[in-house]
Amino acid sequence: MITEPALQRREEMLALLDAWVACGWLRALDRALAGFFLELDPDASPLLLLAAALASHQLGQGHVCLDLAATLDNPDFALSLPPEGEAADAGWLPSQLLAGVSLAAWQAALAASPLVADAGGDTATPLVLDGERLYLRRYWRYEQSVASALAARLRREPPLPDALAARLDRLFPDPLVVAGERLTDWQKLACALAVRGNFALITGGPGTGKTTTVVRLLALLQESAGERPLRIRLAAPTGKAAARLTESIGGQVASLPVSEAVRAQIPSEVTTLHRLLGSLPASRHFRHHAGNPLPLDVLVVDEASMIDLEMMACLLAALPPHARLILLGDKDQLASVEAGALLGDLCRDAERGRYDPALVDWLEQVSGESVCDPALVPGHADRHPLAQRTLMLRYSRRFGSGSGIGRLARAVNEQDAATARAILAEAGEDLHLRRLRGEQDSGLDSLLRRGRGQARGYGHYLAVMTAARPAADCPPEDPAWEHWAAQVLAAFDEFRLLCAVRKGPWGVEGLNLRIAALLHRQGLLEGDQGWYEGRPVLVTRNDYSLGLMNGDIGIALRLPDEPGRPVLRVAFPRNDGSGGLKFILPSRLGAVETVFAMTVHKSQGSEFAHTALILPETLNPVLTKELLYTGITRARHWFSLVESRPSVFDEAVKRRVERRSGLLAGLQGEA
Ligand SMILES: Nc1ncnc2c1ncn2[C@@H]1O[C@H](COP(=O)(O)OP(=O)(O)OP(=O)(O)O)[C@@H](O)[C@H]1O
Repeated sequence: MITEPALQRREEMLALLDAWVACGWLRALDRALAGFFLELDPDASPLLLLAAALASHQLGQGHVCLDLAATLDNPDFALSLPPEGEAADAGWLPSQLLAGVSLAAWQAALAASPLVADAGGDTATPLVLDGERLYLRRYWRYEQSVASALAARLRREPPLPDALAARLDRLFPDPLVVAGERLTDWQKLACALAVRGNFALITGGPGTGKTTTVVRLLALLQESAGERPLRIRLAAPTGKAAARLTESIGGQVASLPVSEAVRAQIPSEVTTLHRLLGSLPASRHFRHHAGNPLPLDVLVVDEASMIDLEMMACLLAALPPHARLILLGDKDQLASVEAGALLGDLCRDAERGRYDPALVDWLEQVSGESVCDPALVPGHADRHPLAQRTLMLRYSRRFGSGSGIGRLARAVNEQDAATARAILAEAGEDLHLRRLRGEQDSGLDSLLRRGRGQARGYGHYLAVMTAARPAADCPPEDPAWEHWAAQVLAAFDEFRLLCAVRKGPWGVEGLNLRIAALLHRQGLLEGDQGWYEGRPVLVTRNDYSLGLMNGDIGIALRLPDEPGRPVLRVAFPRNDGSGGLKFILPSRLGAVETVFAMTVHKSQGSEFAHTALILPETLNPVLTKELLYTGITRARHWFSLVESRPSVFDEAVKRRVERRSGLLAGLQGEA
């Protein structure tokens, strides 16, 4: 029985939504949408207004739809409300509000509105109710188009290269032997699996050889291409990720055991997806689309966990049907900040394989490897078509069995809080646990400035800035200035503090103020307000006129201008594979924020020699094992966990992101 006034009267519901906006639980945009829908349908049920606002709010949380059943099961968690542990008084929490509402009642209230159609119904309604999932129509359309484009791609089987087994043996000459034990070489299997179709998904944790595998796969494809070389393009969702891949691919191509002619036809330049598709200023549309497809035969996209649903829909639409698409990524990382946890959805079966026995036979025959792992379960090509094109790499060369970071990441990923805690307690060279005694604990300041042992803190890049600065009379056009700026940027990437949240003393905003003030107080920075030399900034919105992308990081440095006077400019990597920099006047930068500390979300696609992750005092919905795993695996050599209250880490390990989408239901046989 519904007794809550907000569920009985529309005005009360809008007032409640207003209260949620006032305390930051909903975006004004979500509330405005409910108001707009009430104008369109003055008889709309309060439950529809609530669902519309929450569906919009879910987009902001990365979910493409509102899952009604999951929301009713655990409303506050499902909706990430209240955010970041804020317990402001906003009247009713969703859990209180929805306590007496059944799934059937909610579905009936939605279905009764002319604003809602079911999946096969009226194509003009702004909302789509697909079973238990409510979508804003645009996102439903994206999901449908991704599902049907992938299904079509999964059905295509290009001809196999001749002498495949011999080619594979040449590219993978050495059996994988670790500590005297012969292990399955999943890289070789991935290569074999990927040549079979026009779509392949290769997932694996850090250092499992995704790049190595794809470079050998490209060599194999190019070698067997015949007269006309394949047009291959490489892309990544962000400039930073593209720059990283450019770096690692270059070296790998050089050492390929193939002819010089084949090597020359494998690109090492990696572009961003936006640049590949051709962004159009102030528009969601791209220059390349179904009517103007991309001129390529093979597309590799790295860091695929960062691709959101809308981008994937655009990408698939612009890809010519004959082209091969190969996605690489780590399925266990946090999904894109935008709506759509695509890679996680698509890799649902990656761990278990679900390979058809006929595929297993073929793979074993062609590769000489045995497809075996305790996690594997058999599958069926018709029921699990996506699984037949998905492969998980299972052996990390970066984080071997002795690596504390690797063991911690694995325990977190397996949601084994007790083991994770034991690994942290052992600590060791690469792992460090720092428990804070209150907000002002000076141990934190010391970690942030000096780091620990060989692991750097922020003092390092500032020391490089001072020590490596060219002489004051060095002419402005001298390359020494750019070289210096590149050194400072590289030194800055030696250390990063990652936060789970934005607000509060352990959030990005508070910590950035604290760190700037600390470094200023200690004489390492000339200021801590506005623009000052050494200020690191993060671009928060794409700026095509400046060639800057959301996520780019620069540092303000004093450089000489034409008459030789020092002027503050912000040095950014060009992120175009050239290794060059660009220098921009601070006054031209609109959407930037200081970035000593950054959120784990924003750190995706980056790695730092020393990474410190600081957790807040209270648990909140963003704290999940995916967030911890992503934070830990940003560390190349050293990882420090900073705890303000111990139980938060353990609780977060036990929670996982619940992905809300119907993508798999849309892929034939994958429901
Ligand atoms: N089959 C192999 N033989 C020898 N070395 C390898 C092999 N596979 C990977 N490596 C080495 O292991 C390291 C990690 O490999 P790679 O960069 O391909 O992994 P990745 O999964 O792409 O890593 P990341 O997650 O950092 O992007 C590299 O130094 C690479 O040279």
